[in-house]
Amino acid sequence: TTPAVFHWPDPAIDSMDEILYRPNNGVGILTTVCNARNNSSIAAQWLRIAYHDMATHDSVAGTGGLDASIMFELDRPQNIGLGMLLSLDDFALSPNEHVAMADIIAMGVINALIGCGGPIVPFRGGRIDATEAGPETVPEPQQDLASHTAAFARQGFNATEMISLVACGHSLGGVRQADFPLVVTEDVPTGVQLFASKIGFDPKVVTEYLDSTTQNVLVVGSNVTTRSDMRIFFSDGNVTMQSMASADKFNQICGDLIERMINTVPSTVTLTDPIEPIDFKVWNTVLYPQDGSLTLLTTMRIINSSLKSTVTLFWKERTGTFCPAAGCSVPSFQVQSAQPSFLAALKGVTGYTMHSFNASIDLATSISYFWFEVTNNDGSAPVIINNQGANFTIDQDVLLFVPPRTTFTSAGLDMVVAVKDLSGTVDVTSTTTLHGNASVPIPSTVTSNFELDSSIPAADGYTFYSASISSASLSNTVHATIDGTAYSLWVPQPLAGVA
Ligand code: HEM
Repeated sequence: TTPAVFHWPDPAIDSMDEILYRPNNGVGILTTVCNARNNSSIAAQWLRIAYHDMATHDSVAGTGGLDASIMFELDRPQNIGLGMLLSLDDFALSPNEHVAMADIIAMGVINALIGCGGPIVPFRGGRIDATEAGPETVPEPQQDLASHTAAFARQGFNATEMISLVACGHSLGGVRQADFPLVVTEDVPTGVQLFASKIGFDPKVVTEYLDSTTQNVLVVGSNVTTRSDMRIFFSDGNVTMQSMASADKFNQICGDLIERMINTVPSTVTLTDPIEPIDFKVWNTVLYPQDGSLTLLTTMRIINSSLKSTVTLFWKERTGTFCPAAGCSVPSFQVQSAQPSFLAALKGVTGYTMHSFNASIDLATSISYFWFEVTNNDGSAPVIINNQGANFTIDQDVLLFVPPRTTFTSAGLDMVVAVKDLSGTVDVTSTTTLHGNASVPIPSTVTSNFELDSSIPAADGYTFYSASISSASLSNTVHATIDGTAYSLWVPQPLAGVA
């Protein structure tokens, strides 16, 4: 399959690339070494929450699936476990208006697998979060084989796939005695009876089952009623378990099934093509009036390029003539390198070079679009980066976000936008996505009203409006109706106060 194409501006793909492939971005960092937590692992907790979230899927009705409905289902006995709330807390800062919590749960699974040495599962985005709980359809260990087979069939997995998917899931983590005292009946020093003797995403859960050395309490626990793994693994006379005993087969079967698991979504959801690291990414772009001109800040991020390459920014006027025929241009003022995320590194990204620009644009003629020219300084011809031929188009210069006038406050952010003075009526609001907290881990949306900011005198043909935005903000879209025309502006959180 061909990867999704990034046509700037595309806040969804832009954000997904950030979360997956930039360093230190929440979901990526925590699992890179298969970290232990609560005597199990973060990876195990992230894989389990994803399965439980997906398990509401009804493949006939086309409802449920990976839709973050788990946020509303945590009080059910089937979802008992410390790892559930901790995982949602791990994920809290990563979603935004364009990337659902369900997408973050899917990314969590991908990072859990690679962190523990498992296969690389591709990520597709576009999941939509449920607004209420789904049905109570997570399988429980005391249920019989027929119920489990029916439950997996409903979720879209046949009897063979059920065996494999359970084995894949139970490669990580174990059963907590405090939460499942009827399953873990013997005292375990750590409080968790692990499914396999070795930490890591590998076929130990299978091989130890086959050679009868397994300590998996859902196979050999003294409570026969809750030996659900035993019943499932043995349901075809071990044919499927034997087929998964090698590391290669285990990774291949589990990679495929877990990919299907995270891509199990309501039939109303269409997932994107796989999101791969964006080759030439326009990053943190902002245009605002300042000291008699317009300032354009932007960065071109290039994968695996040498710091010796030079990048030039070009642009064209919006009205009238100011620039030479070839366009106005400015060289980058700064070139920095940045590390890839662990996942990006596994995909062959050795590093990013970030070429940053600060262009001063004539106020009267303004800007309609920009593009870049990359020269490798090795005799090869320069390469034009122009958004696949469409150019990087600035769709309007009437409503602009002004980072240097935006300040952090104790409450969050005093966000300032500039409105081109058309001497008509102006109405500015913003839709802000807020993160949840440790006890209510559910993102929410609030609307804020911007007021004319009398502390900032009108200048350069613009008047300034401000609003106080909560520190729990994940992202904002500013909406304005100016003289009857609607404008909107996506302001990703990292941009606040950059300049
Ligand atoms: C019949 C189906 C299943 C049953 C009855 C079952 C049951 C259980 C139980 C009782 C636990 C202990 C939870 C805890 O103490 O926190 C557990 C843990 C776990 N399950 Fe399953 N499970 C099933 C299928 C799956 C599937 C399909 C996956 C994923 C593909 C999965 C992934 C996990 C993981 C990763 C853990 C470890 C969690 C941790 O250590 O924090 N399970 N399962």
